[in-house]
Amino acid sequence: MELIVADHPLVAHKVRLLRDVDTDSPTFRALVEELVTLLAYEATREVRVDTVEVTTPVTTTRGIQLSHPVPLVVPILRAGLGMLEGMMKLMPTAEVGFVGMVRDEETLEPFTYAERLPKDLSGRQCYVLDPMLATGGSLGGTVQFLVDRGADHITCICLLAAPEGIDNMRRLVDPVGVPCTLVVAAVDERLNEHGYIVPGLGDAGDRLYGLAD
Ligand SMILES: O=P(O)(O)OC[C@H]1O[C@H](OP(=O)(O)OP(=O)(O)O)[C@H](O)[C@@H]1O
Ligand SMILES: O=c1cc[nH]c(=O)[nH]1
Ligand SMILES: [Mg+2]
Repeated sequence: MELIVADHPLVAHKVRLLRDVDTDSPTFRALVEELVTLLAYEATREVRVDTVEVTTPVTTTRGIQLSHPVPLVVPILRAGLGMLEGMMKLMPTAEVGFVGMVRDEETLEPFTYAERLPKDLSGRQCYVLDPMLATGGSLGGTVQFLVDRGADHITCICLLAAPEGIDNMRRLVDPVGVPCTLVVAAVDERLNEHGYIVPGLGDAGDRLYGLAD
C-alpha cells in the first residue's frame, strides 16, 4: 500500500483548525470539505482517462476525459459523508456507493449497518472517504467489500490516521495484490486506551453532525 501524506501549509493550517475543540460544527464541515478537495488533487493523480478530440473557438486539439466505467466514490457513513460533496465537486461524473459502519466502543470492532454498492466492481477505480483511520477496522472492512466485488484500484482518503491503523491496513491490503493508495492530511502519534487518535480531533461524526446517541 502506498502512503501519501499531504505536505502543504494550507492543509496543515486547516488541520490545526479541525483539531481545535472550539471549532463549531458549521466551520468543521466547511474545513472537511475544503481539505478533501486539497487531498483529492493528489489522490486522483492516477485516475483513468481517455484522450478525445476537442474543438476550441480557434482549432481542434486533443484533451482528456474520465474513462468509463467512471470511478466509484464510497463515503463511510456517518463521518465520510462530510467529505462527499468536496470530492464530487472535483469529479462530478463519478458514481457514489455507500457503506454505513459504526465502531463498538468497547471492542472497537466495526458493525456494518448499511451497504449499497454495485455488485460488480471489476475494472472500477474506487475512492473511499473517511476522515478518521484509527484501528483501521472500518476502512479495512470497506476495502474488503470493494475487493470482494472485484475493484482493481482503490484509493482511500482520510484526514487523520494513527500509525496502528496504517499498519493494519498494510497487513490487510498488501497480500491481496490490488493496488491501494492511502492519502492522508496527517499521521498522528498513536491511539489512546479508548481507540481514539491522539492528538486527533475527537469523534469526527459527532463534530460534523452532533452526538449520535
Ligand atoms: O479505524 P476505526 O477504529 O474503525 O475507527 C474509525 C472509524 O470511527 C469513526 O466512525 P464511527 O464509528 O464513530 O461512526 P460515525 O461516523 O457514525 O460517528 C470514523 O469515522 C471511522 O469510520
Ligand atoms: O479519534 C477517533 C477515532 C475513531 N473515530 C473518530 O471519530 N475519532
Ligand atoms: Mg463517530
